[in-house]
Amino acid sequence: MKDALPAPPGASRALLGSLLRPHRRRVVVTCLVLILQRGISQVSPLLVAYTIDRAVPALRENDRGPILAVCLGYLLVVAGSGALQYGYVRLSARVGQDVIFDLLGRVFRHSQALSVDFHERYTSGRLTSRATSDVGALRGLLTKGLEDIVGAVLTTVCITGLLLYLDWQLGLAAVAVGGPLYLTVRTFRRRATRVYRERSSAMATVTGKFSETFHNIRAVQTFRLERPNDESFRRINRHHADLNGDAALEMGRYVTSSRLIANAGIALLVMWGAHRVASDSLELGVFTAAVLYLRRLYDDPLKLGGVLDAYQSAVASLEKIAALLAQRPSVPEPAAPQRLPANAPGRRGRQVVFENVSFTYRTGDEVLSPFDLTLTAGETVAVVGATGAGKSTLAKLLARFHDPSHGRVLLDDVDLRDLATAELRRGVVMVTQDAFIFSGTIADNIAIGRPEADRKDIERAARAIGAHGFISALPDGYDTDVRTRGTLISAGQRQLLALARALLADPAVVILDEATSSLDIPGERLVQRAMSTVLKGRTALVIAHRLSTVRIADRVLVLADGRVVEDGTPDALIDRRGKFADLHAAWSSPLNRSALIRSTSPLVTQAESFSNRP
Ligand SMILES: Nc1ncnc2c1ncn2[C@@H]1O[C@H](COP(=O)(O)OP(=O)(O)OP(=O)(O)O)[C@@H](O)[C@H]1O
Repeated sequence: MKDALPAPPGASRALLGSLLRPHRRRVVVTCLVLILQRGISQVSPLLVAYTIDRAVPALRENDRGPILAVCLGYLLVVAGSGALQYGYVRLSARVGQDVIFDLLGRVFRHSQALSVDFHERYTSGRLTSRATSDVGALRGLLTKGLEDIVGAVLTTVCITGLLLYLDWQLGLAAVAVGGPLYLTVRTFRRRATRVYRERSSAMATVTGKFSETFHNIRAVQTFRLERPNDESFRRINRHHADLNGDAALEMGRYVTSSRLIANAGIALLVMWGAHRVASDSLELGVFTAAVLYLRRLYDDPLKLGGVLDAYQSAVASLEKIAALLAQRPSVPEPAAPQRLPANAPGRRGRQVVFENVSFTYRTGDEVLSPFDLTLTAGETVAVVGATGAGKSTLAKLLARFHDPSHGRVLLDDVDLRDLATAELRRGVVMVTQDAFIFSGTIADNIAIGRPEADRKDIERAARAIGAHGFISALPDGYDTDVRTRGTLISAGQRQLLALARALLADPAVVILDEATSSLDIPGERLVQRAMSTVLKGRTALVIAHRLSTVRIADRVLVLADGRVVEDGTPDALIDRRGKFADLHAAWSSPLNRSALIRSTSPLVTQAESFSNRP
């Protein structure tokens, strides 16, 4: 699976800049400490040269001064370089830590703010991969990689300068060997970028497969998907392993060729230097120091290859994170939000109008053809229709998870696009099939509906919904941590909690995507009663999957192929003998079912599943 998000040009550089900018002072200090540390640690070969060319001859003259100066100098170099190294590690760790903290926070906040439309395309596994392996690659670069890269550049500049100072001919020859070495590093970088980018995408696919499988482990085991899953994971894993192999091969080629160039260069320079020492045109000490410097000079670019591994991974990761952060919500916050008019006393619901609305998903055909629809304040409207008819899409437009492709959705005459998200979410609450339970206590889970609610409000909502009984029976009542009991809360109880949450939120409009999973009869009755409590007086759009739900609706809409084909009270629609009448007949009489199953009505599948419910 390719990471398809496009990144605007320069996005990763801009992201890195924005991450480092708040810490620029500390970044500058850290760089200065690194420069000093690298500078000081280059002094020791000079001390060796001084020892050979000055201190040893002085000792022969019984002059101990120069050798004592060398010892003192050496101690100072060791102590200074050690202290600076410690300072650098501390400083860079702090900056790295703060940058990663900032980046992770941004990824989380940004992803949360992106519209449902984005999350329907971009799986949670891919998001997890951004937050774990990609942020991890960046952490690796910030903690160790930058030191090696910046250090290598500093060392190269510093040593080349010193070699030119000690003996300009040797210095120039050293630079000449650096040319082919530089070309090797460049070639490696270019090829490695491609391999590392592919490897990073392959890793994201591995993470995605893990997340998808274990998120849906019940379905995997129910449908015995273990074997096909093993098979597809083996392919994904193989691809990732192959790319790892390619990356190692690139690295191997690089290390071999660069070492060959460096060592051949050193050998030539040593031979030439030795001839010059023999002919007295180069001092022995200077020659020794030059050889020591040459080793260091070529060692760092060689190490750089290893660091480039981390660097390439980090660049590929940064690109992906930048592309994610460059995504904009497809349902943007209005620039000048409008307020909803104050509700008349005693009126709980609000009028909803779909005005010439049509809708097409980014990639597909028209899912909802142009239609007008008005839900009067306080009305409960049940939506039925065959699978894929567009019921959930209609609900998502009302919750403003998507904006219509054409037309407007109005809440008490205010276009949903003009409502601030906070006001929209206060006014319109969607209770989904999954009845999500978040980590925290039962009370926390209900309070999500209105975070400022106190315990009394929470209990009142739970009692009204009929959830108080089962909650009180839990070991810690409302303070029971659902994470520890998570799966022990039944499907019906989860739905009751979700309804209590919605009741506490007290919205004007409720959208209910009724769970399709069957409950036992007492469970279903409890949920039905709870639903009636939540819907009472509010404007409600209910995607109905049960006969009992349609019975409590004031009006029924029948959707077929993205069109409202029937609209009226349940009784009026039964009299009309259309699709709803067929559906109702199938619900009511098991004998009619077999006749209906033979018919071609797309609603029959749904009727079939309804009539099978307890
Ligand atoms: N995010 C999406 N991107 C592209 N197409 C989508 C998306 N969501 C739904 N669709 C398509 O839109 C059509 C209507 O889907 P929708 O979920 O609204 O139907 P539904 O009536 O709610 O079905 P069900 O009863 O099965 O939930 C379907 O053809 C579906 O494939």
